[in-house]
Amino acid sequence: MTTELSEAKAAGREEALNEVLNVTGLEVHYGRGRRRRRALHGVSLSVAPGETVGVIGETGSGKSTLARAVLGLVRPSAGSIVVGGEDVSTYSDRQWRGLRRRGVIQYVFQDPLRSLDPDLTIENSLIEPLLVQGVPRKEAVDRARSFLDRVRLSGELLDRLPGELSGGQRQRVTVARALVTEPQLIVLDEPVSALDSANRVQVLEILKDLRASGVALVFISHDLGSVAGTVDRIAVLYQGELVEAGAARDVINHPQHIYTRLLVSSAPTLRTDPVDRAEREALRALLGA
Ligand SMILES: Nc1ncnc2c1ncn2[C@@H]1O[C@H](COP(=O)(O)OP(=O)(O)OP(=O)(O)O)[C@@H](O)[C@H]1O
Repeated sequence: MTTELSEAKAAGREEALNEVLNVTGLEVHYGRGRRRRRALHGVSLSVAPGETVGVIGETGSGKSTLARAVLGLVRPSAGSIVVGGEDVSTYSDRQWRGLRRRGVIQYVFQDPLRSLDPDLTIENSLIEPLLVQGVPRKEAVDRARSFLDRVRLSGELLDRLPGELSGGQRQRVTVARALVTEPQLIVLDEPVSALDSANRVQVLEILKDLRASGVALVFISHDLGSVAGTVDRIAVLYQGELVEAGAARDVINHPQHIYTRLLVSSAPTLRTDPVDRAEREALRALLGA
């Protein structure tokens, strides 16, 4: 390798280590032998500290696979993943558990009942990740209260079980739980899709507030409209490949890929001009969809 090339590689690596998340050339396959199917191909994505990135794509485009790979829940077949400056590409299950325990990266899934233990009170759910880290109980409870406040919930809910909260309250608890360890990055996979519109607006407002707190967010959604006002950058996944990425304003106002143009034209709240059905049909025809 020439000195120049190795210097360039070293500089790229240095940059990757300063990012909260750096995914390069990610490939993920499911199944074996004849059943082996590719879910992600050559996906590269980086997230800077405090940045909010929306990953948009239709059903089956590979959004959850990307989230699972970044959280160590599915193993890539090629490519690299750097989380909080650590190259985790070849981490064992044990190393991943250690990383998660340290709370560097947290997650919020679509269904809060999947993330919260139904038998633990909200207080115990919120303090559990802190107790694991050795934080004294009294301090953990104080922190739990303050994070509940951050998601605009009353401390009175601490004694309740998840089943005794509304869906919107439960999702806000999972956001508070993701925040208590003060992670560098939170991956949110369709965090508002299961909520009614009033709760959706509230959770989106809370996510917007988080931008000011310095935590980086990867906000995964099939709905460009709900992500658009909340993120700095947008990345578009189509059939397992990242087809477009850029500043949210640029992607919405000047979409380059046909699929992105279709997404924008299908989100009437983002359009300043009247939505043209014929245009959408022409774009679908171009995509072969
Ligand atoms: N455990 C699995 N085994 C085999 N194939 C899978 C598995 N999980 C996902 N897939 C396939 O991988 C592809 C990407 O799926 P993925 O769940 O990442 O998509 P998605 O964009 O999150 O979709 P949705 O919005 O419906 O959740 C799909 O073709 C899906 O059928």
